[in-house]
Amino acid sequence: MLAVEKVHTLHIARPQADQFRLAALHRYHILDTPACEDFSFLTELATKVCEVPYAFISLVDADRVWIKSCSGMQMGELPRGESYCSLAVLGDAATEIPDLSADPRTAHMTLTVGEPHMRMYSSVALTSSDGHAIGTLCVMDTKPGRLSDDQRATLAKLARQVMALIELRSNERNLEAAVRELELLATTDELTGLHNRRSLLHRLKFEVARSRRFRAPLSALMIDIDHFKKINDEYGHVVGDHVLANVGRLLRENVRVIDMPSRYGGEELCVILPNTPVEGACKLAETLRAKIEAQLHAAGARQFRITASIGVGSFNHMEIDDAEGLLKQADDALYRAKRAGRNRVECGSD
Ligand SMILES: Nc1nc2c(ncn2[C@@H]2O[C@H](COP(=O)(O)OP(=O)(O)OP(=O)(O)O)[C@@H](O)[C@H]2O)c(=O)[nH]1
Repeated sequence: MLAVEKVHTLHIARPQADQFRLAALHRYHILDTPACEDFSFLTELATKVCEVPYAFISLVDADRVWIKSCSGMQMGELPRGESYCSLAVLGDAATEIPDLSADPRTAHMTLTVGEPHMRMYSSVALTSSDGHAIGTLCVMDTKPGRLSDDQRATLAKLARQVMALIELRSNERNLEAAVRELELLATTDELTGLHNRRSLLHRLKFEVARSRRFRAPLSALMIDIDHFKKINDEYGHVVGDHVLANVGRLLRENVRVIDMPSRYGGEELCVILPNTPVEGACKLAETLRAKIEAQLHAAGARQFRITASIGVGSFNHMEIDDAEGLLKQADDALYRAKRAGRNRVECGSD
């Protein structure tokens, strides 16, 4: 039996379960997505199979009906109270209204009284995997009438295809998000939020090649917190971890977007500085050293400061070597800074 014969209310009642239906719809993240040929193909097919001028893929949101695809006219969305599909998602899986102007629920609606004066409406619900009607695949005509049994059965099959496509798009989106999340996890050091060593070495190779190609200088800072062992011994490892996280944040906030601050290992941090000559790198190193020295850390109620030693490695494009060469230069300079008394910057090769 068709839903129209069972519904007697004039107004569109919102069932109690509408919130669950809306939650199911929103989980697909399909509302307001761009037009797409795959969906247009299915509405075109629906008009041909049902021999009517109009077909729509309608998704019934809280206060509007958003049209994913339509054939026969251009339409973006309708107020929920002006859409036949709002009625359809409340009824049976299939809804048919043979004369919209004779049905008290639809006779007053804009598409019935105004252009194009719709008369026949037939739809199949788009049902989510958890059983909620999130919208419809519907066909309409300006002449009253009914679909044949065959047409109705084919429309139901097409509706299943529409739903399969919605599921596919949603799965693709979820997969892309999961890949992005995994990429972030694989390249980020959890404690400091900086790039990890693997990510640093990967980028460094690329930057070395780019410096060669574009004849640009390239620098790296190797930063090591002074007497970090003492901090761990005196305040405990948790405080030590907080110190590392604080310094990581300081680096992220004080370098350019194209620079790459990373955790090289343990309490040793590294910043790659593309297109930066030795003078600029030493200046930045001195700024960072001073900021690290000024930064306050907490161990319970106590506050304390730390210092760091920084080694600067730098190539201009004439002498560019390889990634290891740049890091070794920075590491050697760091060693000299430590030997010279710590809390200082040493630049370039000996
Ligand atoms: N809390 C904490 N400590 C770490 C971490 N990684 C390395 N360390 C500690 O950092 C300390 C490094 O000690 P050392 O290599 O002797 O260097 P240092 O004490 O900083 O002395 P200098 O570098 O010579 O100034 C060790 O005690 C490590 O256990 C970490 O992720 N968290």
